[in-house]
Amino acid sequence: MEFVEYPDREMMALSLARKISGELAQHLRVNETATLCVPGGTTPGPLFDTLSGGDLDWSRVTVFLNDERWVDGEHVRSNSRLLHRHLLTNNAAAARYIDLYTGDPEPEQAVDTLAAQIQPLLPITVLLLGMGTDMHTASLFPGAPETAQALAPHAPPVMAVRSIKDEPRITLTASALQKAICPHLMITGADKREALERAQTLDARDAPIRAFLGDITVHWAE
Ligand SMILES: O=C1O[C@H](COP(=O)(O)O)[C@@H](O)[C@H](O)[C@H]1O
Repeated sequence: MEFVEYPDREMMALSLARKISGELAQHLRVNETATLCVPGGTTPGPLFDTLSGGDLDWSRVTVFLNDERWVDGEHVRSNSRLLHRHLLTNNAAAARYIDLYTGDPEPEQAVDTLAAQIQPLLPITVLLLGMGTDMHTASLFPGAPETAQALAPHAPPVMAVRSIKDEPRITLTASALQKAICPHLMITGADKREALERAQTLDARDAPIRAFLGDITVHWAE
């Protein structure tokens, strides 16, 4: 794990956007297409604003989320809503987007369709993960029964999650996320830095981010 500390959040967003854009462009120099898998939540908005102006052939990039809350795309908690407003605009509007929210009444009904779309796109070219202060990443939550299944080496690439207190979710599993070519984790604040340190002392079922802390670059700003 490489840990990069930035003077402030703005510098982190600018620098990480440049890094991700460069990695995608480099991949497109020798491959026809590339994939970019990103988190939702509250942290990555400023990064997405910068990344969306990245000078690369976005028409050859497929974008999808690490995970999604099972709510309509206009709902304030929709991760897709964040992407449409901050990433899939400007130059990046040309990207192909796979929406993890299919509109099915329950996420379980969408698992097979989404797995069939995601599986051929693996390994992910550039993976950006987020993390909550509870050490969850994607929708892999500490102690949730689905987390143990989602961390298993032969888990399907996509799983439904409903044992948490808010709305049901859909998430990519460790088998899909761990093989990414260029993996990054972006976190902000002292509380998340402490949580990341704590995660390194715990089992991945209790600190799911731990499953991804091998070959990854962690980007942090206060
Ligand atoms: O619920 C989620 O939370 C995490 C972390 O979000 P943040 O608001 O603390 O940045 C996010 O990575 C994940 O995609 C999202 O569904």
